[in-house]
Amino acid sequence: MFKVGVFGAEGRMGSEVVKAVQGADDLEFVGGVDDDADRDRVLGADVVVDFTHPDVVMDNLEWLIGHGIHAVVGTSGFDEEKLNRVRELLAAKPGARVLIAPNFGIAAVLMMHFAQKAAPYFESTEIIELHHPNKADAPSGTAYHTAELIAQARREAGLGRMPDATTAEIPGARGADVDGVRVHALRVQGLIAHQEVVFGTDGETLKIRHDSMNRASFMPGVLLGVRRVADLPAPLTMGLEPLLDLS
Ligand SMILES: NC(=O)C1=CN([C@@H]2O[C@H](COP(=O)(O)OP(=O)(O)OC[C@H]3O[C@@H](n4cnc5c(N)ncnc54)[C@H](OP(=O)(O)O)[C@@H]3O)[C@@H](O)[C@H]2O)C=CC1
Ligand SMILES: O=C(O)C1=N[C@H](C(=O)O)C[C@H](O)C1
Repeated sequence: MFKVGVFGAEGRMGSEVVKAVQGADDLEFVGGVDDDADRDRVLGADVVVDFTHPDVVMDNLEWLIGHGIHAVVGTSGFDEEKLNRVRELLAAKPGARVLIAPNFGIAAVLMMHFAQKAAPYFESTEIIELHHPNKADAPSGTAYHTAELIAQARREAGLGRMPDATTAEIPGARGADVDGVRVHALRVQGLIAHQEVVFGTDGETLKIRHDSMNRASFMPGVLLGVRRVADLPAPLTMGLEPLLDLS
């Protein structure tokens, strides 16, 4: 029986995680935290799931790693600098494991995987991410990660810059530049989490679209992470891909 705690337990995602853990026969819910003053509630947990805020997640991770508690992290906002800090913290605590996944939706992971595979075949690729207006950050962690995967695939294929003759624009009109890939962020009431990757070359386009219809859809991926994190070979694992049989 794995003992599981939740950081951000009363939030949109954290409350779903609490329900999912409580509903799983092989997991025991040990406590939820929504304020760093209450972290002791999860002492004794094997794994803590963090869905909090980009501004607090690093502090949470420092505390968890320091206490030797494995972490499954869905909170967004990880760039290379933050990941390097997590690596440093883990190096000082052998045996601790951290899994950070920009998106726990299995279909979203497939969308990113297919986008990476398609990228070398197209001159142009842009990303449109669409979310609810209460989201704290832009662009989404999923869009940021997808852009990095596409940029890497383009570099490996020897592709250069994408064609773009824009010389005059209202700032922001062409979206954010993430590693050479344009990312456009929409915040629209009624939406949950959606992303479209648009590819184009002469005479052909391809669109890969993913839609999260509810937050329960993330739970199979979260529970997979909770069950597997302790046995992961590396101290830090990025993305759910290594836990799935993708090639
Ligand atoms: N990887 C994935 O698949 C997904 C990732 N996300 C990401 O998860 C994060 C949370 O999203 P969402 O659930 O919508 O956000 P919410 O704002 O609904 O929830 C965040 C929760 O964290 C709490 N919190 C704030 N500070 C701390 C702290 N120091 N320690 C513990 N809890 C704290 C908040 O409490 P209070 O309100 O009192 O401040 C709140 O209950 C975002 O970064 C989002 O992008 C979202 C969906 C899927
Ligand atoms: O805040 C959200 O809602 C989501 N955040 C994650 C992200 O930033 O990519 C995952 C999903 O898009 C939902």
